[in-house]
Amino acid sequence: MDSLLIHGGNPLAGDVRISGAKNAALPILTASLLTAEPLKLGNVPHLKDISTMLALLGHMGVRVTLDDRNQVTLSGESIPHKEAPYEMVKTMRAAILVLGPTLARFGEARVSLPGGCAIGSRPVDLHIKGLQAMGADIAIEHGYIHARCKRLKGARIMMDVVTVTGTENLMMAAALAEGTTVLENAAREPEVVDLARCLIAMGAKIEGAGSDVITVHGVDRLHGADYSVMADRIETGTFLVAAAMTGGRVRTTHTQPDTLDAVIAKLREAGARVSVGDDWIEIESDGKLQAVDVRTAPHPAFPTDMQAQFMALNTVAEGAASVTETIFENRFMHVQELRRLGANIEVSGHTALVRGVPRLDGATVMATDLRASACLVLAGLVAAGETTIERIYHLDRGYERIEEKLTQLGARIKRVH
Ligand SMILES: CC(=O)N[C@H]1[C@@H](OP(=O)(O)OP(=O)(O)OC[C@H]2O[C@@H](n3ccc(=O)[nH]c3=O)[C@H](O)[C@@H]2O)O[C@H](CO)[C@@H](O)[C@@H]1O
Ligand SMILES: C=C(OP(=O)(O)O)C(=O)O
Repeated sequence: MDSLLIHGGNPLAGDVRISGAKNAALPILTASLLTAEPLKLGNVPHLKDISTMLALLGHMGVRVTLDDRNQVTLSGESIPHKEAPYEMVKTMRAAILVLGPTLARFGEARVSLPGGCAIGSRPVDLHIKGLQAMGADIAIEHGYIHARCKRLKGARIMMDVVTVTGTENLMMAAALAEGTTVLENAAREPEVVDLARCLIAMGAKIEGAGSDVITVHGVDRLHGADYSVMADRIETGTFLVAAAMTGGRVRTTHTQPDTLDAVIAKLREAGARVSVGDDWIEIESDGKLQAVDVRTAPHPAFPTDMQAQFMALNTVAEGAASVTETIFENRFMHVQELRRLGANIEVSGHTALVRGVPRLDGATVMATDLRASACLVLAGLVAAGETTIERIYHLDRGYERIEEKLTQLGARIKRVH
């Protein structure tokens, strides 16, 4: 198993090119199941989750080709296996996203129930209830969701919790349903908007994506399209925090600043200077930061996928701050690892009180999930001496060539096999 070895203390400086967004690319890849025509996608990041999704789509029957311009073409002319097996779902929960499109186009789909994971129990009841409201007959058998229908029918669906992949699954299903579907309390995340844009390019009739009411007028068929995936706002935010903590000056390029308002506001509150252009964000810091309170909530509020990184920032900032996680019940797995580096953190329920310490000291720590891994990398970049991060396969699910990008910015980091 690979580990990362980091020698802390170098300020980061330079430009870093941000990759396509994992959480936009994953649903957009599954949109290929909605049409018999080729879907051509650009800016798809090279990540473990993306190869798992391509393997799943390939297993179902989608033909996947990669051209010399790094464009992925998916052709879902025939889909002989309308099933997402447990072996694939267990390594990547986003596999649930094949349910809506497969059912809507073929009238049948079988998807393994995702289990609990490190950050919480993560049920999919709202995906199931929404499809049932559209007329699907759903049985849970032998750990699988088995869904059948004649043709899905438009419905008014009120989701009592804001769910990102739930909104995406139902939006894709509704695109091929008969009649109009209204999704209320829909997720407003930029990745939902990106998926809607791709579906619209494929001929779907969708209004309101980006607001909490999405209206989908179903069509009989969708066609192929050429689409470029949005930039990864969480990767962008992670590099901005890295620059702020190490006292550097970094410009993230090929990114979308308007998707990062809450994160930029918190970085400014912490004392970093942030300037923004059309597709870049530059940050400059002397490394002397103020601790900032953070409370996660659905977009446009502060994203849960940046919580661990700001926890790392607070560990070395001046003063004390609270970090409250409201989305996932168990997303503080990084706390005990940060403590191993000398952080002062007390957890009470969903809130962690972080008191800044003058310095962290390198140690061996273990990555437990994707963003917890990113937070340990950030801590390692400022810790005195050497930090070894074990089980970094979590990091490879969501960060493209992270050690290469950090090395280019001046970090001392290497992967050990
Ligand atoms: C691939 C992808 O895009 N992953 C993102 C997506 O995950 P994902 O879409 O899985 O997360 P959700 O938005 O669904 O989860 C939000 C909350 O809703 C609850 N819930 C969800 C579905 C459901 O049927 N019932 C239910 O109760 C969850 O337990 C959680 O408490 O959004 C999360 C919240 O921004 C991010 O952290 C993940 O990075
Ligand atoms: C939790 C995340 O991803 P997933 O929903 O794919 O587990 C994430 O991207 O931080």
